Amino acid sequence: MQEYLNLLSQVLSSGTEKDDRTGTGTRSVFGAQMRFRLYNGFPLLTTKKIHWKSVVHELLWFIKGDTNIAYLKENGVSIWDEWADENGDLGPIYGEQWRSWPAYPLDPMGRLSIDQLGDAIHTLRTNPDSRRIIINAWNVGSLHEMALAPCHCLFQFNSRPIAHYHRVSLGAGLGVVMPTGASPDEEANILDEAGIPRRMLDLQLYQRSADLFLGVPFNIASYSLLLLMVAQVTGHTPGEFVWTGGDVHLYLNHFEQAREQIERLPLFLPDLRLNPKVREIDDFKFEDITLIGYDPHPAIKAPVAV
Ligand SMILES: Nc1nc(=O)c2c([nH]1)NC[C@@H]1CN(c3ccc(C(=O)N[C@@H](CCC(=O)O)C(=O)O)cc3)CN21
Ligand SMILES: O=c1ccn([C@H]2C[C@H](O)[C@@H](COP(=O)(O)O)O2)c(=O)[nH]1
Repeated sequence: MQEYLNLLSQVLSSGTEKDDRTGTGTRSVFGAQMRFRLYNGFPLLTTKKIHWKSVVHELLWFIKGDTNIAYLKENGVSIWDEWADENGDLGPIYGEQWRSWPAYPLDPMGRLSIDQLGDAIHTLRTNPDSRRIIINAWNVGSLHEMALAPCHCLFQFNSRPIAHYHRVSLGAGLGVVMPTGASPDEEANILDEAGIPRRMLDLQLYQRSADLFLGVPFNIASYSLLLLMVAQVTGHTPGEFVWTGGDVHLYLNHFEQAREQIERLPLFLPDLRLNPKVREIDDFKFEDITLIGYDPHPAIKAPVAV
């Protein structure tokens, strides 16, 4: 996670000060990228403690297509409270766009809405070389109904073959058959005769606006977890998560916290285990996701800009 600390330093030392919607003020750079190889450990920040339960429940909530904070509250997650209306609604944010993007007037297949995540998984199983495996939350016609315009607004999956010798070592090392929800025909495309994945899965996110101290550590963990989950249900080995940021900023009232963090030494990354029995993205439950060996530096408090 040294890359994250480098980006914190870069924004502090060479960012431009600018005003923002919240009235807090930021120092910001435009355009940045970080890459995380998921086979080197799960990229959950170790230089401050991240509230992991919030990351997992928020992602499961997106996957459910839910946009009301009731589920989050039942599970002790408060990160969306400030933006919800009196009924707990946030408007058609991430969950709704991922799972039921409205298809008007009528889609050629007769659908009223499009399950982008379901379609992405189907394409990864049936046509993994596709360069069109994109999930977009930036629904221009619906932005005005959303409590907050999507920050992590578009992501793309990339599936690539694994070199033969690499596959052999994976097979020797793991000796497992990747579970997938695919049909036997589809499975033959995905797994070799020994049941070893033929391919590796990458995910790149475009985040148009990035609260580097509070939001980004959550966003990295959340999309890395999503990549592992989709890899499992499509029979891929997890590859790289690529984070790309637009306006990457530190709020003026996060400088002290950022400096404190930069002085800390990164520790060993934790491991993440998914219950291998889960074969469909909708079947993951909180208990199926286990973080192992997370032993970070203490949390650092910071006010959230609303
Ligand atoms: N300014 C801003 N930054 C964000 O990161 C952000 C928004 N607004 N609005 C919508 C969502 C909500 N997200 C949030 C909101 C709050 C925290 C936060 O306060 N985190 C604390 C405590 C987390 C907890 O206890 O669950 C932290 O120390 O990480 C993190 C992400 C990410 N998003
Ligand atoms: O997942 C998220 C959600 C939000 N943010 C941050 C980025 C900005 O600081 C604010 C959004 O304000 P805008 O004026 O709409 O850009 O929330 C994040 O980093 N990650």
